[in-house]
Parts: sequence; C-alpha cells; structure tokens
Amino acid sequence: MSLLEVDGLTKKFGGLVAVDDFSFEADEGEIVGLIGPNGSGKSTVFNCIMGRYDVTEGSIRFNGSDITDDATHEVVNKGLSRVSQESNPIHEMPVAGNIKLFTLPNKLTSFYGGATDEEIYEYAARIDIEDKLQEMPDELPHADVRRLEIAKSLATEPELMLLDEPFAGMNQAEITELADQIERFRQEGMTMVVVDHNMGGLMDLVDRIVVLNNGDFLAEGTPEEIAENEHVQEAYLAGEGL
Ligand SMILES: Nc1ncnc2c1ncn2[C@@H]1O[C@H](COP(=O)(O)OP(=O)(O)OP(=O)(O)O)[C@@H](O)[C@H]1O
Repeated sequence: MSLLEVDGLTKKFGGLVAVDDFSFEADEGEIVGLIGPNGSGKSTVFNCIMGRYDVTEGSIRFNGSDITDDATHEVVNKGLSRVSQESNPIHEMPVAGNIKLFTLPNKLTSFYGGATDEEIYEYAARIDIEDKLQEMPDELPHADVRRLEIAKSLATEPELMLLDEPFAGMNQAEITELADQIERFRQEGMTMVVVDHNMGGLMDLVDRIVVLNNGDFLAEGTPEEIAENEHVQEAYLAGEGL
C-alpha cells in the first residue's frame, strides 16, 4: 500500500475538465516529481488532495484512509500539508509568530496554546531560518520568505508534504541549497510530492516523475527516462521545454 493513492481523479470546473481520470501514488520515503506544461492541472491535483476543491470523480487515500471528501483541516490533522505556490505571510508578525499561527488549535479565535518557543526554533532550524525568527517577513529576501512557507508547513508535523513550485524565483545557489534541505526532510522520514513546470530543480532530487498534460496522465519514469521521453518532449514543445 502506498502512503498516498490518487485513483481516477477527475476535477471539472463547469465545462472545463482540469484533471481527467488521473492516478498516481507516492510511497513512504519517496520524493515524487509532478510536472507538466502551464495549465496541465498540477495545482488542481494538490487542491483536490488538500480538500480545497471538491473532487468531481475518483478517490484519494492517505495512510489507508479515504480523504476524498475531507475538509482541509481534517487532511492536515491526518498528516498531509502543502506549501503553496504563493507566499502569504502575515506582514505584521515576525517569522516566529507566523510559524506559531500554524500550531494553534484554532488560529481564528485563539492566540493561546500552540508550539513553545523551543518548538518554533526547531521548525525554523529544519529549514535554516532559525536566526531570522525575530525578523518581519518584509525584511526577508525572497528565498527566506519561501523557506518561511516551508517552516509553516513543517509546524503541522506532516508525514507527507506537497510542495508547489518551491524553486520559483530562486537563483541556482538557492535551488541547490533548497534541494539539499528537501533531501534532508526525506532522511528524517518525510514523503514529498514536488510540483514544477520544468525539470530544473527536480532532476537530482526526485526518485520518480509523473507527467500531466491537459489534465491527463502522460508518462511516468525516472528523471532520465522522462527527459528522453518523446511524448513529454512534444507536450513541452509549445512551452518553455524541459
Ligand atoms: N478555481 C478554478 N476555477 C476555474 N478554472 C480553474 C480553477 N483552477 C484551475 N482552473 C483551470 O484548470 C486548469 C488547470 O489549472 P492548474 O492551475 O491546476 O494548472 P497547473 O498545471 O498548476 O498550471 P501552472 O503550472 O500554470 O500553475 C487550467 O485550465 C485552469 O485555468
């Protein structure tokens, strides 16, 4: 049994079929890359897994339990979390407060409880921003704002993390550093699915790549197999290429 099993997932927005009978799984300890041209449905798959979108058809199982119709907080409580494409820190709070918000029992009504300062330090240290805890998000360089998003996700103590374009806007040195940090999460026992447009940051990181095209499964294989796959190359011809 795989840790995450997406089976026959279909998501329609009115007449638009954004994801069409798509299946994939992630095994415990694996890093799976999910790639595809612009608009191929990658973020929609993540939104369906996280309970942000209602699933039109198909099923999603995590750790053997059916989470297809779960609300987002239920999915998070079961051990899944997502680092979204957009950064949305609360600008009036320092890094530590932003992380703490994700550990509060009910962040809308309570500022009591949640992680201790030591725990917040540990979450930040896992992604190397422990020396930025008192800084305001606006003072951080882009790569650290993205790391803060990852720290927020780590603060929910996930078993499986979905990362949506974690390398966007980063330079090569930052990409290499982040890829090393993600590899470290795997060694700590985390399973991850990483979405990207292209193979850039993924090639050395992921065990397996699944390719989506127009909402459909297109191919699956090692990064090397995918880079050489003719159908994948064709799908990318109109875009920016691999
Ligand atoms: N909330 C929504 N309402 C209507 N259509 C949507 C919605 N979200 C996504 N779509 C459509 O679903 C299709 C897939 O979009 P999605 O954002 O999942 O693709 P993607 O592969 O993540 O793209 P990108 O790489 O550009 O982020 C697109 O045609 C998009 O316009």
